[in-house]
Amino acid sequence: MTPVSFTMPMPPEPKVLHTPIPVPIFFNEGRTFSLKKRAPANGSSSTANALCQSLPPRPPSKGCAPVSRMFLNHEYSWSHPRPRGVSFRKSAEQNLSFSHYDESKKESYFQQCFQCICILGRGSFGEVYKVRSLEDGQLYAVKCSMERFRGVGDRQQKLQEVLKHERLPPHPNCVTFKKAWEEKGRLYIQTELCQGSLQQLLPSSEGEVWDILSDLLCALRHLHSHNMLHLDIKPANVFLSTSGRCKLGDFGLVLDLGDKKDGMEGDPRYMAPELLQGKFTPAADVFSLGMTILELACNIELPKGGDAWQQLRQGYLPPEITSGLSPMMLNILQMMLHPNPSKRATVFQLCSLPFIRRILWKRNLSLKLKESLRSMQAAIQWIMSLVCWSWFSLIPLPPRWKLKQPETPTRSESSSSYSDTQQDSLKDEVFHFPLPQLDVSPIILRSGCHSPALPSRLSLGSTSTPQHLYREIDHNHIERSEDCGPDMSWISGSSESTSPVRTPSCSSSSSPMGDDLNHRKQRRPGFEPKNLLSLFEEASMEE
Ligand SMILES: Nc1ncnc2c1ncn2[C@@H]1O[C@H](COP(=O)(O)OP(=O)(O)OP(=O)(O)O)[C@@H](O)[C@H]1O
Ligand SMILES: [Mg+2]
Ligand SMILES: [Mg+2]
Repeated sequence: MTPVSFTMPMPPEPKVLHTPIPVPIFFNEGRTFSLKKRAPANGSSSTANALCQSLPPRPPSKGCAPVSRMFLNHEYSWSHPRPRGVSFRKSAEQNLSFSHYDESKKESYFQQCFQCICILGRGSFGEVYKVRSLEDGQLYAVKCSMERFRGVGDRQQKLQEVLKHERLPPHPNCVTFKKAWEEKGRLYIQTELCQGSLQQLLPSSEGEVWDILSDLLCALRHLHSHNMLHLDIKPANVFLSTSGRCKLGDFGLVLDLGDKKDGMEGDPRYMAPELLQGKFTPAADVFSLGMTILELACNIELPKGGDAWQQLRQGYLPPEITSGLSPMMLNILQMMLHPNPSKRATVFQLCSLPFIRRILWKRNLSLKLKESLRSMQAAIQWIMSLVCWSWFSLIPLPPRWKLKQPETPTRSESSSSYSDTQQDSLKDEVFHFPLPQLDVSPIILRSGCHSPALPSRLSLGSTSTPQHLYREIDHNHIERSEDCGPDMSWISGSSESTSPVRTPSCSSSSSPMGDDLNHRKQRRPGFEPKNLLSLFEEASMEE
């Protein structure tokens, strides 16, 4: 029987406009490499001989041992147990407050001065936690480096992120830096808290993509006008404010063009082609922004390599993925993804296009409106609570109307300040585990507000992340259910939470922390809240 041969159907040849980018040439397979250890020849003497011949000459003997060997237990300045502020602006100690830190305790500065609420995300540098500062009571994000500094160079490199944050003047479209410190060889960076990243959200219309593009163009214009390159623009590094403003974050790879240092390439999916040749220019950021917008507008997974990667870097945008885009969006994408960096539109050119100027103006106006509405809401809330408080405390109630206080209040009841109560529970409940946790199993973060994989101890007290919010897959993977899914109202502004800080998909009431704090306020044992109206009624009935 003759074997049946059939040909595989081949996909049509992709349209390639330019010559392909050279790919690394591999050695011929036939090429041989000499082995370090040669195969033993006949007889032991010849083996020894062969070994002798193959060994490299002994290094010249040194007069004395290197300093590092003489002081084996030497300590680097940064491995000192006391936390130290990291700043390139002023003296390192100045920007670190020690009001909540007790050196005699074994807990770290992070553990003592912050109430850890949940994990927000994890990157190559470290883990990011949602925290409340005990110093000012505000919510922040703290990024803790995963590994201890491996040496002087490694430390210098990690500290660059702080330097770039400090060098760049604040901008509404860049994540605001608060402070940084190091302790026991780890770097901690405290920034403003955002509502997750664009990686967790899918724009539902092209209008939303234009909003994202205009925010990021503003951020990039700010960076480039200060001679800085971001070099890691991607959805995971674009964060959202409570009012839906996009903010560029993660300054780990930021390159200051004035520094004359070499840049580092970021994620290959968003990387400009010329970075392969070491050409680090602002055009690389424009390309990465173009890729980010392409991913969001077309809802595609960008390739990490291969033919599709090459095609996208040759100016070829496959019509099957871009067919749904408006001609204007396609045009802008082609300008941003031009394979030649010198022909690629700069951020300044893009911002001066009449159409872009119009959307920038509209976006600016709508954000200003939204943000002023939010601050008005917050101010009204604050005034209302002040009025309520003064009404309760100023109007003297007859003695029998007064709420019965327990005779010997317990410790938790007697402490009225927020920070005191939080600190107690924090010490007992939250920071039992060493931070950062390196062996936490992989997590699926959908909204960036909770990490189901983190032990429930992370949430204060017994109210850990509500179990009903998550659908358990296995021991290591727990997925959030739909009721806490991504919320795109941040763009349209349809539903704005009245709480000062909210998570994108979980209203403050559904957040485990929100629940926890509410319970804390409402269920103080022996101090049951009473309805004022019912008190009046009770009193009038007695009379
Ligand atoms: N300020 C913030 N507010 C809310 N979430 C944040 C904040 N900063 C970081 N995150 C979350 O943590 C994740 C990791 O943060 P970040 O990108 O800064 O870390 P990284 O280790 O430098 O990451 P990469 O691997 O991209 O270098 C983000 O993708 C985001 O989900
Ligand atoms: Mg990142
Ligand atoms: Mg980073």
